[in-house]
Amino acid sequence: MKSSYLITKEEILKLYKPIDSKAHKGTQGHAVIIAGSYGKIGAAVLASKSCLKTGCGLVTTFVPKCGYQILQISIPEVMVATDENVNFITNIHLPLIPQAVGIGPGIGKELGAQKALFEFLRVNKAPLVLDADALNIISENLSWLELVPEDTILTPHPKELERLIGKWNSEAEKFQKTIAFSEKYKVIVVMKGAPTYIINRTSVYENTTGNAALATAGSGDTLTGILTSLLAQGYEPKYASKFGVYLHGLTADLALPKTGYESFTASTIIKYLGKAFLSLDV
Ligand SMILES: NC(=O)C1=CN([C@@H]2O[C@H](COP(=O)(O)OP(=O)(O)OC[C@H]3O[C@@H](n4cnc5c(N)ncnc54)[C@H](O)[C@@H]3O)[C@@H](O)[C@H]2O)[C@@H](O)CC1
Ligand SMILES: Nc1ncnc2c1ncn2[C@@H]1O[C@H](COP(=O)(O)OP(=O)(O)O)[C@@H](O)[C@H]1O
Ligand SMILES: [Mg+2]
Repeated sequence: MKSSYLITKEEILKLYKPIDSKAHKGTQGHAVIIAGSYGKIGAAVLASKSCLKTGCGLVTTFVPKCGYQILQISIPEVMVATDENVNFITNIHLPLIPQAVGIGPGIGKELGAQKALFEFLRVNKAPLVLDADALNIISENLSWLELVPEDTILTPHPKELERLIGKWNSEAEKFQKTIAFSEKYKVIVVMKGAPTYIINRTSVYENTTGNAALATAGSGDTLTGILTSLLAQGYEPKYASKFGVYLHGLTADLALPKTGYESFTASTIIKYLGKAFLSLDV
């Protein structure tokens, strides 16, 4: 297997940009989260809340109509734009020009959602995170990746990765295929797992934070929010990907002594984001 670089606290401190005392919400980036469908609006809530709590100034979440009240009530700080369709997205129209977009958690694979994703990729120019069902849809339409901005961040778990690159027979082959994929489409692949690796063309980075408490529903949805927030704040994708996976894992390392593995949930990740930033002690 190819040797990897470790993503350590020392590395993260080199790229962390603490918030300026003159900052205001207009300088902290406006992120857009496109997520959710009937029964999976929770994915949109988790991604949006983690996005906001990673420091971006404004978050707008685009959901099908059924998500409107859920989002407005559960996160009053987040603005909400809705699709004309009730249960899943069909036509993404944003009332703003975002600094970054995270798309995919819980959107499903309905034909309407597929068309909406294609049209969105055709017009979008903002730095992008692709996760979950966006990846599942793209797996069946790989040429759509030619539409995405260079260095778009893809965050597949192992099953989603298999859908994207096909089956592998060994760990070495998995890395080889992912490197070839990253080079071909000029994207950054966050290979989620234990541990998570980041593949940026031929470079491989191994995260040093995180534990099995993260093996819980919605854990990846929060990572999408964290990464989108960092992109919106102006972190380059190569730095946002490292910082995001590091922070995400760190929440679990900090929380574990208090929660144990079993009671840790995706909401605990969000709860511990503040402590994760503070533990960087800059
Ligand atoms: N509260 C919510 O609304 C939630 C919505 N979710 C959304 O639900 C949709 C379906 O997501 P799923 O990921 O469950 O479905 P998938 O069908 O993509 O993945 C589940 C499959 O992947 C395998 N898998 C996952 N992680 C693995 C690992 N680390 N090693 C080996 N195999 C692994 C599982 O065993 C299972 O076979 C997504 O859009 C997702 O964002 C989920 O995030 C759960 C929470
Ligand atoms: N045993 C584990 N050790 C470390 N991290 C884990 C472990 N299990 C899961 N994770 C992390 O949790 C997240 C799960 O993401 P994902 O499968 O997309 O969840 P969901 O779709 O439910 O939100 C990934 O970031 C993954 O690296
Ligand atoms: Mg997921």
